[in-house]
Amino acid sequence: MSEHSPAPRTDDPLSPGDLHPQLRAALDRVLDPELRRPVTELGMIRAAELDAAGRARVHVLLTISGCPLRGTIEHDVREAVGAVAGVRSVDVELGVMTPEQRAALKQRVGHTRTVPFAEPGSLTRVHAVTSGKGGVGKSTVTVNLAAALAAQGRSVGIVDADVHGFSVPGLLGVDRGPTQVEDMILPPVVEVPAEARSGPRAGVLKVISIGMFVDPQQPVAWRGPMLHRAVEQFLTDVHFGDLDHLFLDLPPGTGDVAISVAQLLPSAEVLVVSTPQQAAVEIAERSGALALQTGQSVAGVVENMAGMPLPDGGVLELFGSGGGQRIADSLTARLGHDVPLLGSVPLDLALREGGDTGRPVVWSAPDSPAGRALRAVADRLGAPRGLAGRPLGLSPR
Ligand SMILES: Nc1ncnc2c1ncn2[C@@H]1O[C@H](COP(=O)(O)OP(=O)(O)OP(=O)(O)O)[C@@H](O)[C@H]1O
Repeated sequence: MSEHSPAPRTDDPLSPGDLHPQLRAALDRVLDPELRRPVTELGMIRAAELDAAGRARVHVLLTISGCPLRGTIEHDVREAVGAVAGVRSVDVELGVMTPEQRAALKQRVGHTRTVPFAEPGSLTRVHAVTSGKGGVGKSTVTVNLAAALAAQGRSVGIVDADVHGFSVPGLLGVDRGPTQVEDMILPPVVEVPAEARSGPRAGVLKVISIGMFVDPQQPVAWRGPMLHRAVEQFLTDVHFGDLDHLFLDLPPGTGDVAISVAQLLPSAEVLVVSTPQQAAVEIAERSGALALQTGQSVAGVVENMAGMPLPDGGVLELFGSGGGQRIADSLTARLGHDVPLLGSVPLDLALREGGDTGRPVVWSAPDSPAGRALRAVADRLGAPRGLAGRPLGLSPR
């Protein structure tokens, strides 16, 4: 039996029933693992009661039946309620939202079928990562820059739009797909390990990949319009919530996806990744210069697979040296704005191993030569876009 009077019911389909005040306070601290908002705010708690014998009963509504994170949600609810003074046992009952409740949830989290990052008031910095050639480490660099920013406490999203060579989930050890709530797609969240955090706030890293929607055994043989539709759907249907940074891992070269991204996200800042090798440099310049036609700005160049420090103090320059600076100088001249070399990431076994084991090197070996170089590049990407200098839409009295 409940010790308190029932909360008044409203027409809001997410409005909860009986919530015991102390249990509610504890449940306010339980976040939905994907939406990262309190389960109470999302209407996922229908009842929370405590009887005189200390038996707590919590009724949780999952967004969909077969929710892959039901175990995590149940565990977190049980732990939070179990810690409330006077609670001796916790009984968690799981149910599923009605379509009406799901629609209300979508509205509450502000999911609209538009590209939120293209709106003039968006505070998210969007980085479109491109390279001329394949295999130069574009995906590895993207994942590590995103991971380094998440370790600093930022909210970061990655869209793996490398349709023909998607590799981001593997680089982050993500083996789970997204959750679909009506037409809203919730991307998997990668937890930043506690030992990798460099600030008091735990950052968030959300990732969506074309590889989560296609059969990995089959090649993706899509033509331009289908590719455009896929990128558009990623940007409209996937609900990332508020992000400080969004990274787009583009396919190498100047193909359809790069052009679609430029149309859908004209404010995206392009990052060019290249090895120092002359052949790679020339092609990378071309993919950076695409910005001339699309009107995007190029935020900088990241040189990867640069000279590897050797135990005897020497440096092995497998792919030559100086290529990154040459691309930066050439793009500065062609685009008419400063395109800096943001950093030079050496060839490093730790970086390759981190990719193979699904642990970004900036988390697993932050002080390795590549870890240090990538963290320095992430620092140079700058702060999230603030409100400073933006019109607030207020009219003078
Ligand atoms: N600095 C580095 N040192 C050692 N290995 C690296 C380095 N950078 C990338 N690699 C390795 O090189 C390989 C290619 O990297 P990655 O998949 O990131 O390239 P890519 O440019 O995204 O390729 P594609 O465009 O074809 O998908 C991976 O095995 C990766 O672990």
